[in-house]
Amino acid sequence: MILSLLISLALISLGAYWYSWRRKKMRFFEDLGIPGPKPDLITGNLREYINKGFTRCQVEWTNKYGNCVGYFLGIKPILSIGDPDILRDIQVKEFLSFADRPPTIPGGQTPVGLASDALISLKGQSWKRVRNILTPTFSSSKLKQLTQLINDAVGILLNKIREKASKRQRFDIYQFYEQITLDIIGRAAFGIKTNSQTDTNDFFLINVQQMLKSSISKTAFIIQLCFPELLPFFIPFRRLVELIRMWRGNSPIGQLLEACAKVVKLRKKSPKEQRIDLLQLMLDAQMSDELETFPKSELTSDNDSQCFKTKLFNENLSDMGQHSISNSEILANCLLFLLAGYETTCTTLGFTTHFLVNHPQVQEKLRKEINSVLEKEKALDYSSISKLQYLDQVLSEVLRMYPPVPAFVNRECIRDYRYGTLYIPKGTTVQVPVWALHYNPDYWTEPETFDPERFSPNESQPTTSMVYQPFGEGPRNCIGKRFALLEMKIIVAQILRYFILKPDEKTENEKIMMKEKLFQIVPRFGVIVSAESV
Ligand code: HEM
Repeated sequence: MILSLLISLALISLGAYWYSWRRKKMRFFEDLGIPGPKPDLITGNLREYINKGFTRCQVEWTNKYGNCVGYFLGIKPILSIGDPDILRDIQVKEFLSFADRPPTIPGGQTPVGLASDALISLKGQSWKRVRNILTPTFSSSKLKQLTQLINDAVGILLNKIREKASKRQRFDIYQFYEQITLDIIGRAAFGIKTNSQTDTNDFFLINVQQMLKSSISKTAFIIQLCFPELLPFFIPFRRLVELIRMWRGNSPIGQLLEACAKVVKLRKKSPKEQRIDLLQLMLDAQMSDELETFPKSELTSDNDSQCFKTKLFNENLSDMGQHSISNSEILANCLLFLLAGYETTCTTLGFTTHFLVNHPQVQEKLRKEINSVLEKEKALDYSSISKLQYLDQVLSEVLRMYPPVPAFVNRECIRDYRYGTLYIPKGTTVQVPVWALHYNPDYWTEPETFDPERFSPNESQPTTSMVYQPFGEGPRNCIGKRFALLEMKIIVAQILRYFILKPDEKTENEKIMMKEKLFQIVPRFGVIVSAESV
């Protein structure tokens, strides 16, 4: 009797403690005077976030609460900032206070050591060192060398479309894009001659698909967000499962890493048999200290990064110490390039095609531009592609309307920060509401309308680049941006050079059905089209 009374008392006190601790956590934004939707004690605002979708929440919450909104994913507070001036401060000028990215999935993105070595999750000095080593691999001169690799893969894609055109068959071009982007990034990042486009049993294709499928489930994600207390149990469990799968030889990550490690070994053994791909560029960087000869001005890409460039490099280049990249960092970043560069690129190509079939006049104008450039240049290489101004406008507009990762531009505040009356304590996750920015009528005329002309050099652009962030902004922006744009431009230009793409009933409307995944978007039902030879 006494024992059960004692147990009940203990449980009640534990419950009361948990309740007051939880309430305190949920008052985080209230205490800071930051408005936002009312969180519930267990899920925060996660239910609305999932039910409505993060793109709708971004827009609705910004409209309702203003440019600074505090909301909770489970117990995790997220501060969404849509004010371009504050964003410039956070992402560029005061970058050193926001240099890190919070883990996308609580407890890390990928198990077994990868998370700690991949650029996306590296922090502080380690991030700077690896970013500085990897950045030159995406310089103009290096990208030029990758053009042939991309064009080789495009040849196969054109043959597949030609076959469909000759049989007058409708087809899901999104599937073709999935295969070609996988082939390109596989060859470019892993140095493996993949056959994803022609062989559905291709080793690479199967392992990548399995890896993407076996990434964390939505339920596990929700539980971890709502009850981070369980993370100490979750993380070792996830790692153990992955280790067992690796040991038994049925871990897709393990298989891919093993294949990549073999290529690294081979290339080191016979340096004369070098190929031109991202892996080789990383190996070269490992061999020679390229950093010292690389112009500092090229290390960050955007104009707004100017202040940062001077500050960061003056402050930190000297204390970086080690410039080299380790073998495990090379492997981790090969895998990361694959994950970061595959779905983003094929999604953008899918949405681009959707707009092209629904706007035949845009498609025709593009074709004319491509043909006129080809009359002078003969081939679609790095130099001719850079002359396709209208193609650049079309892709920019697609990326405005459908930025593939609109919930991924996040920063962790690593030292207390103030901007006017706004105070952000150390440890807070700050999110750029990319979707809300891209559809904000204060910055874009008729934001719901597809209009590539808004990116024409003659048009007045929004006064700041901070309101356009498909690739993020500042020094921690997307490192693969130029590679992705080059790849997508070559693919679109080559297709339109030879084919007229037409819509199917399913594709024939302005609004494409889109599916939201953890933090990215994809076309829900693919992109069904038919093709006619020009
Ligand atoms: C259309 C294609 C792509 C889009 C829309 C895209 C978008 C993004 C975005 C929004 C970020 C976060 C930026 C920020 O926080 O400011 C990012 C980061 C990153 N992306 Fe991309 N990406 C694309 C293609 C690629 C490709 C092809 C690669 C590699 C070959 C790549 C590699 C990376 C890496 C490594 C990071 C992390 C950078 C860091 O933390 O320093 N991405 N990307």
